[in-house]
Amino acid sequence: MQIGFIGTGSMGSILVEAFIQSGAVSPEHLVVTNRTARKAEQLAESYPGLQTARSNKEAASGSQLLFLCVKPMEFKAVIDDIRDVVTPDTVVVSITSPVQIRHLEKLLPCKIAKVIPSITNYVLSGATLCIYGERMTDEDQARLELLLSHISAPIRIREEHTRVSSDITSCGPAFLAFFVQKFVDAAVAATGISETEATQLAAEMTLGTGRLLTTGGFTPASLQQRVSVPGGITAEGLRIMQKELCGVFDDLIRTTHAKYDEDVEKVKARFFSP
Ligand SMILES: NC(=O)C1=CN([C@@H]2O[C@H](COP(=O)(O)OP(=O)(O)OC[C@H]3O[C@@H](n4cnc5c(N)ncnc54)[C@H](O)[C@@H]3O)[C@@H](O)[C@H]2O)C=CC1
Ligand SMILES: O=C(O)[C@@H]1CCC=N1
Repeated sequence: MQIGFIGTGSMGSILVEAFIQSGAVSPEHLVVTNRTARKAEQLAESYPGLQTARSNKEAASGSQLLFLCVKPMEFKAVIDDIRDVVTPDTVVVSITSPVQIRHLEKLLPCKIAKVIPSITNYVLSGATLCIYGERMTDEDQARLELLLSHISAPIRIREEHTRVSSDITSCGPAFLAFFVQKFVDAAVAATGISETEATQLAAEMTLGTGRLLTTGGFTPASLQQRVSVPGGITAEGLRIMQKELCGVFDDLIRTTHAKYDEDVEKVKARFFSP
């Protein structure tokens, strides 16, 4: 099967590399293209056998599975390029949350899926959020999820939960990294521990906490309870976080959703305005 990628910026190239590194796909089965051709050529230089296409149309024709890894406002141009070469059997995957499946189904005569990846897929972990259009058969869905399972835990979600789910899985690594950075900065400022040492400690802690919450049988609540020795130090720290962070996540979700709603409208206008 030929798998095409249109857009090899940050996320497109992460997905290409993750599929190859995981052994899910051999470079010979991949064809990539990018508006700035150099970005696609660099991937081909790193992975002998990987093909580059000179246009979006060329990448799309002959690809049974086609990932569109461009930003929301860049979708219209790509769709116009590929509309005439995709077939009813082609599976087109959008990795962009504000582009609605029903709109893609109107604009393209093929099967449509939305898969929201995460930078965590680069290290073959984290989730990929899967949402399917009406033309995707059970077999299409199973085949796509089998591929994604090499680089992630594919998780099916409802399209109306795209934003909030993606806040957690795709934006979440940046939010968690912010938390780690602030923790490290404070540790360095208060005690003189080196930034490198504190970052290493925090990174190991983050990895271990992720394991406890995935395979370790803990929930966020039970983990806090288990670490907090009655009358001990953790409880004092948690008390500060309760006080200082109250409302932060409500604000965060409100803000990401407002930006998302704006993007959905802009994309829709670009798709359907004369
Ligand atoms: N970066 C992340 O962690 C995640 C990103 N996403 C989504 O992925 C999408 C892409 O994001 P990034 O890769 O970060 O952006 P990016 O800007 O790094 O990559 C987009 C690429 O598309 C290329 N491009 C633009 N118009 C094109 C066209 N007409 N034909 C061919 N190539 C074209 C650009 O040259 C660029 O290399 C966004 O919608 C984003 O929301 C989703 C999940 C996670
Ligand atoms: O910042 C963004 O818009 C994208 C969406 C998910 C992660 N990054």
